Amino acid sequence: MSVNYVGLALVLNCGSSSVKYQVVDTTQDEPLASGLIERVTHHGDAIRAIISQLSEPGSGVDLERLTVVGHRVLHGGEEFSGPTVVNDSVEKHIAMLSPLGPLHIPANLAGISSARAAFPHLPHVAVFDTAFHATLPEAAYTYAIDRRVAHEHGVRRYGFHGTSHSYVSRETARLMDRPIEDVSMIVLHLGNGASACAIQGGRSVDTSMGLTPLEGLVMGTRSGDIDPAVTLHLARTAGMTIDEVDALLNRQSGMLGLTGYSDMRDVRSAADSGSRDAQVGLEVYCRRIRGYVGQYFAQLGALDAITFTAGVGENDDAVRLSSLSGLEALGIVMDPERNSGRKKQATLVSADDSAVQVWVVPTNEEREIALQSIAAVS
Ligand SMILES: Nc1ncnc2c1ncn2[C@@H]1O[C@H](COP(=O)(O)OP(=O)(O)O)[C@@H](O)[C@H]1O
Ligand SMILES: CC(=O)OP(=O)(O)O
Ligand SMILES: [Mg+2]
Repeated sequence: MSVNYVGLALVLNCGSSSVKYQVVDTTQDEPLASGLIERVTHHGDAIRAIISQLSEPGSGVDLERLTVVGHRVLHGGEEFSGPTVVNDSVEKHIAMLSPLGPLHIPANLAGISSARAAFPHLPHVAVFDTAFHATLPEAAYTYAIDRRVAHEHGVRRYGFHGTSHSYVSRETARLMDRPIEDVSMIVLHLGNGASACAIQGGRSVDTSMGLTPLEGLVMGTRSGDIDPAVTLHLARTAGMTIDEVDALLNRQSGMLGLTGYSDMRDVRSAADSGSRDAQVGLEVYCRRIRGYVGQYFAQLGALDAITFTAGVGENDDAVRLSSLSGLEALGIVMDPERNSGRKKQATLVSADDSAVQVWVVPTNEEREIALQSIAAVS
């Protein structure tokens, strides 16, 4: 996406319990305003609070100058594969995708409708987490289940965190001073949710999240990959309902289930104080990442870069080091000194003799949503 478009965007990232926002002027590197409202119960209230904050004199923002409102939307299904200007019919289509994102989509929609009510004269653009993965080859998005059932119910891999993978991959190529068309890389987005993405020439060719953001890496509260028969076993032998299994895998698993903590800072300090559960939890977490790196290296056939991003990827040096340990035979050699510490800025963390460059690049989903929203209405 070109950054040549000029405009002023309010970006809303409405999660299940939080609203993140930024006001982005594309001519400036830093947002004019940004913030996070946590423990949100009514998204309408949160958005009205944000607007009244931004309306205060001295907020640094002139709301009259806004050109667009950009919204993060979790799932675009097969319907939406690019940034989409919202109207009533688009809202309805997004609502129909709610079963694929019961935590995220109702929140996304509440944000869209309150913001449309507050700014009825502005265009609103939905930017989908799934859109960047519209380029997945058929063999990468197809699950090996009965074709008719899959087709009838839209069962396929979609992939998520697309705005992050898109932004971070472009930044990595720029930092390497190479045209993105020539670069093969793996982006590891390790936040609360976590996903890996194999990117060839700027296009997503494989990713670890699937029909929903449950598959793949170990996350804060989500299991990632398990034998699908675990769900059947729990239903049949433990008598758990579908909703109970859903809550178990989405909210009570991952690092929380393994260690009692979903936040990596807490897991880390528990491990440092000798908790065996926390130590094993970290091994499970890093081993899964290492496995995806090997798998995507094999699928790509060549690898120029690996990039860590998001809360854990940017801040936890031990996770970075341990995830890529033992991969020297693949040409992946970390430099422990470069890697050490939290990274607020893009940093090369591999050794000079590493065939594969390893980077930490802070993600900026809100800026990417702003750029895509402005481009969509320009
Ligand atoms: N200093 C740190 N060390 C280790 N992990 C951290 C640190 N700071 C943040 N994190 C991790 O980052 C996670 C949040 O990542 P983030 O990308 O903000 O996620 P999300 O956007 O999904 O809320 C937290 O749950 C925490 O585990
Ligand atoms: C898609 C997804 O998992 O999003 P988040 O990391 O914000 O939970
Ligand atoms: Mg996130």
